[in-house]
Amino acid sequence: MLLKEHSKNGQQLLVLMLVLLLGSGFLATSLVSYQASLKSIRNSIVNTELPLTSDNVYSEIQKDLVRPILISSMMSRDTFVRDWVMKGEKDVEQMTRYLHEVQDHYGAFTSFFVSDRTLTYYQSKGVLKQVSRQEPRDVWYFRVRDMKEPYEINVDVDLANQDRLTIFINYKVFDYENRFLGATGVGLAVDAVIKLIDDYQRRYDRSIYFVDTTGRIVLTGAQSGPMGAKVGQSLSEIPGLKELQAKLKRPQSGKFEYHEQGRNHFLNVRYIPELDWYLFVDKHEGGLLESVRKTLYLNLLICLIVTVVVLILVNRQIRRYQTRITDLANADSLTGLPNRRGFQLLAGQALQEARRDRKPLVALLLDLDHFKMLNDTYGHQAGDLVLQGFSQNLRDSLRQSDIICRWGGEEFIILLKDTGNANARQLAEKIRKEIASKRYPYKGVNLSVTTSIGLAEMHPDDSLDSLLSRADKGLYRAKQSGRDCVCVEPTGNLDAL
Ligand SMILES: Nc1nc2c(ncn2[C@@H]2O[C@H](COP(=O)(O)OP(=O)(O)OP(=O)(O)O)[C@@H](O)[C@H]2O)c(=O)[nH]1
Repeated sequence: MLLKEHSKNGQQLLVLMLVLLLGSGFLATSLVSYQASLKSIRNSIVNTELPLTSDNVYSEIQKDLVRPILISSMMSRDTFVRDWVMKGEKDVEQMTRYLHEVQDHYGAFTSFFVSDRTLTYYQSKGVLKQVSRQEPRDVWYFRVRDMKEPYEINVDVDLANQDRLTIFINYKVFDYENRFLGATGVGLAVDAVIKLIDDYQRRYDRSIYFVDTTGRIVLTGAQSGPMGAKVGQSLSEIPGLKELQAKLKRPQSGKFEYHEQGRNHFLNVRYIPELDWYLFVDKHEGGLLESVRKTLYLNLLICLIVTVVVLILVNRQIRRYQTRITDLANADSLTGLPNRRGFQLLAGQALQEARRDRKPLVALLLDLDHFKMLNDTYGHQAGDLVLQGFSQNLRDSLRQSDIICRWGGEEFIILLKDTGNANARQLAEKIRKEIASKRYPYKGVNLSVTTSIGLAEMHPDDSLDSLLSRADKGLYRAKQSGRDCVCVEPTGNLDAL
């Protein structure tokens, strides 16, 4: 019992160790590959995807700006414009026609000329207004007039076109003696850039927006900017970006990371000198990591299934071996019958059942007669052969439920379940006679053997030892009575042959 408990503990320990080994191994490899995937996705976002988007948007903007800059440059050098101003801006119709031609021919959104002498703002439909230093919307003109550079790119709302956000190319115009005459140029709607931003946002699930040097959002896609932010909002009002803005103080180019509602965002910021703006390309890792996480869960599920299957197989195999070992430990190797150990287990149970069910149980103790002589005459091998044959004869004579055991040497025990004294006696006699009539051929000689049998019926207060001890007394008397006979113990009216 102790041995069984011990081996059960050992089995549990082995299974536990296997679970730990397999589980930790699988877990470690799954987590390592999960981390590696995360790292490679993050690397690809930060080092490839976002910079690439930023490059594309930037080159698109540059492409869109080159043509209007060229047109504005030509307008500033146009002799008609300069001559017309120098001649006193007499025929407004002429300037209007000129501006209309430029706008129409080059497909510009708007075209303009502001005269420095009269401060008149001309555009393709005629005179728009007089520019004034006091008017905040006209600040641009006075800035252009004072700047050193020949032109500037200014993003502003266009008064002449329902205040649409427009990129203006403001070129300075000089006379032939290099005296300042005014500013001219074309305006370009930023619709094209917005369309591009929308396209990128839709296709690559990333947010693209422009921020000025003070951290104010100046241009977003058609819908809205990051986390629903609108043009005009400062970064310091937007969740997540607020903390980044506080850390950096002012926008600056580079790669950044920030968190917003538990989501990790990657940010690529690039300064666009032509606009004096920063281009923000922003992507959160949510959707991307979802698939990696799903793969991790699938991996872990597969690992769990493999671990469970391995454990079931190992457990089954261990049990099979255990049963085999127990069988071997409880069986006699020569005859295959239960040995003393095996008998103790089976007999204990049989006695308990008989007592519980109030059924009779009889023990027979059998001993081969003059077996030493047989061994001495024909050899040990002949003795073994007789023992095997005798065991088989016993098996053949008994029911499946009866218990047969090789008690040791040439001594055997039989427990007859649910059998009374009289029937047991008859059966013992039958066995005795059959054995005596059996022949066991060995090397041309027909060996034979007789058996003495002691018989005892179980009493209600019997232990296995006391029952066997009475059977042993019966056997002793059988031997004393000349062998090859059955003796019942205690002696009763059935005992006498
Ligand atoms: N061949 C063989 N002989 C065995 C085995 N086990 C015990 N023996 C022999 O069985 C013999 C038993 O001899 P004894 O106990 O003197 O009894 P016996 O010769 O049968 O005489 P009685 O029992 O008095 O009739 C011994 O010689 C043992 O060596 C076995 O597995 N194989």
